[in-house]
Amino acid sequence: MSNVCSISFEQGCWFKGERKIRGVGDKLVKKPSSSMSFSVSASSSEKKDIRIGLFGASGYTGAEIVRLLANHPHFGVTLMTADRKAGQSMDSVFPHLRAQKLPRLISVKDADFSTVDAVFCCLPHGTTQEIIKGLPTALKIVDLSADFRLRDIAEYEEWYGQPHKAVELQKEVVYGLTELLREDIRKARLVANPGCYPTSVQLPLVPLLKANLIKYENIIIDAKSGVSGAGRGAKEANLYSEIAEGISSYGVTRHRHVPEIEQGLSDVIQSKVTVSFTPHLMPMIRGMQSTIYVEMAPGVRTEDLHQQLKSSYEDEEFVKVLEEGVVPRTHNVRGSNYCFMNVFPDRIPGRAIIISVIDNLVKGASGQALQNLNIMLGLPETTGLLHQPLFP
Ligand SMILES: NC(=O)C1=CN([C@@H]2O[C@H](COP(=O)(O)OP(=O)(O)OC[C@H]3O[C@@H](n4cnc5c(N)ncnc54)[C@H](OP(=O)(O)O)[C@@H]3O)[C@@H](O)[C@H]2O)C=CC1
Ligand SMILES: CC(=O)N[C@@H](CCC(=O)OP(=O)(O)O)C(=O)O
Repeated sequence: MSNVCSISFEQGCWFKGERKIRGVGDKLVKKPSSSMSFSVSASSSEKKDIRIGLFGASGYTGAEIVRLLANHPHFGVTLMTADRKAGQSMDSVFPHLRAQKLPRLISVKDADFSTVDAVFCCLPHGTTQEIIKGLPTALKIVDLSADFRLRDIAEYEEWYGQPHKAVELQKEVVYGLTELLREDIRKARLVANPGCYPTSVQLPLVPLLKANLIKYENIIIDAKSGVSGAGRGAKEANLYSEIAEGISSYGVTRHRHVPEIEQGLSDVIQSKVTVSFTPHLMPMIRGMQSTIYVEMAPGVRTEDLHQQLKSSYEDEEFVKVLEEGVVPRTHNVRGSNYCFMNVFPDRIPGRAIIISVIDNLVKGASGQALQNLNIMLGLPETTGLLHQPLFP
């Protein structure tokens, strides 16, 4: 990329020539600064000033990052890898992206990391630790896989059934649940992007646990996902005839997102939280809903939970607590980085029902990953993410 200017990272801001992109302050900066006057092109990576490497570009989350970056004024994809599809052009793998000028898909082993400034890693879990271990330490990395999400190495090995291959690296990893860990993400080099289910569950539960409004015992999570959550690789269980016209529970009592959810909730109360979690595969392409049943602390009403969520997220662009009584629907966040949530009184006194919806591929994966890299590079975190949900 001869026409990409060299850039350096200093005090949380990127510099290009005389121009400086300011980082977000402590509060969310909702709109990119009008002083940004870099050239923007939806169809070309070449005019953008920060070079992005995309590992696993031929998968669903990789393609979703490419789609989002079409509207990003600074991030241009200059390196893309694939496994079976290495050697192919991106528009042959994903014709919907053909308006963008993109590099050819290459194998990870042929990637020249000196040509990129930051990396999104969209590889299957289990393949990622070794690859990230081999990357130059100057690179900012957001890993979408589950390989670095669990701090406890033994827990990772137990739930993922394989040895952890980058134990040293694990110590510096920051968990990328943006709205709740923004300040840590700002300083991070390597961010473990959360799983889709854990994102939809932790966003509502963490502020309520922190405020002692709900009990940490007996939390029940009934969750549903669109089939794109399973990736693009062919699997018998994901055939149309296996998915359409029915609902399937899976991972009952032992889904690998259980330890991730429990890690996040236990951190809040500094004591072990255990949850009942059952995911379901739905006959839809995108979207995720978590319906969460909780016991409230003595004397607490659902109005208190609603008020707490409202005040926790009032300054956030991407988390919307709906008006009382309004039911969040996956339709209303489709294709966007939004999480919609609400809380309802259960008929059983003392209990509440929380509903949280996201698009598994956006807030549950690629959108949150972009939000995190924006923060890591000192950009307004909404950059490239402010498009509205797609409805119907
Ligand atoms: N889909 C979702 O909603 C979410 C996914 N995630 C996580 O993000 C990651 C990517 O998911 P997704 O995009 O759905 O997955 P896909 O299966 O759609 O894509 C996987 C990508 O990795 C490449 N790949 C596969 N095996 C290897 C290997 N051994 N070495 C190098 N590259 C390899 C594939 O290449 P090729 O196509 O050429 O075979 C493809 O580009 C996963 O870890 C997933 O768990 C996280 C949150 C949500
Ligand atoms: C429908 C479906 O299969 N969903 C995936 C979760 C997708 C996700 O969040 O992924 P990672 O934790 O793998 O990154 C699953 O249940 O394994």
